[in-house]
Amino acid sequence: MTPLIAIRNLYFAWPGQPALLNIGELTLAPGERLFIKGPSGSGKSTLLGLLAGIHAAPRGSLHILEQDLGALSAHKRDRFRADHLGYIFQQFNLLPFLSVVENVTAALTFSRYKRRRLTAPAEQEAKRLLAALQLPDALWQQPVHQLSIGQQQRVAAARALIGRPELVIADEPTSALDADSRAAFMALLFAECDHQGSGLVFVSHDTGLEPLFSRVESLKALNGATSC
Ligand SMILES: Nc1ncnc2c1ncn2[C@@H]1O[C@H](COP(=O)(O)OP(=O)(O)OP(=O)(O)O)[C@@H](O)[C@H]1O
Repeated sequence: MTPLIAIRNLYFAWPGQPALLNIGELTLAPGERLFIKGPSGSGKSTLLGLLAGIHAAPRGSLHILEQDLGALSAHKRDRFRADHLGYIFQQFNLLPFLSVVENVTAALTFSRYKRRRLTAPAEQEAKRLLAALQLPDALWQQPVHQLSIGQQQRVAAARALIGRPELVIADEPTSALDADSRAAFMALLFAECDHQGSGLVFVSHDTGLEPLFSRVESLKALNGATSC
């Protein structure tokens, strides 16, 4: 089976800084969910940025769906990300004055591939996701800045999921939530990833979330375990 993610001997350092990532091997199967843990500053967000093609590694290989990201220009990596990934940012990065539905459908603007994968009109699919993530329909046309943090987080998840990306990346998306909201959000996110067949790479400091994942990797253990 074609792996969703295949990393081999991946090395990365920020300019003027010592090696940050040196990952011998990491693979993820389609639809699989992975929790990545590691102390602050260990490079978790940097690794997510490499997976998303936001930056490129000078050595080693990183394939997503058999595409070697190292072989793509920055522009082509942007296209690849728009087509195949959904990203839930820690601060959500929503467009504050657009409505909830417009924020979700905005993820389709730069991807004909995602638009083609829709099985319903874009707005209808956005509403299906928002309902699945239990965002009350009275909020769907509201500007997103009027929503609570927990509600904004659901909008950010719906935006990441629309168009059925093969990979969803989440960078500490639950850090602003209380324990009950966190558990509810995780259950909804998992259910929707399963429904769509999206794999999930989830980074968090919150070790309480670890038992929810069948696969947990410590960045510290991954780092330095270079394979031949
Ligand atoms: N754009 C950048 N330019 C230069 N250095 C950076 C940049 N982004 C991150 N770094 C450095 O890389 C190191 C790892 O940062 P990163 O954000 O990947 O860690 P992290 O494990 O996600 O941390 P945290 O859990 O605190 O979010 C830090 O020393 C940071 O200063």
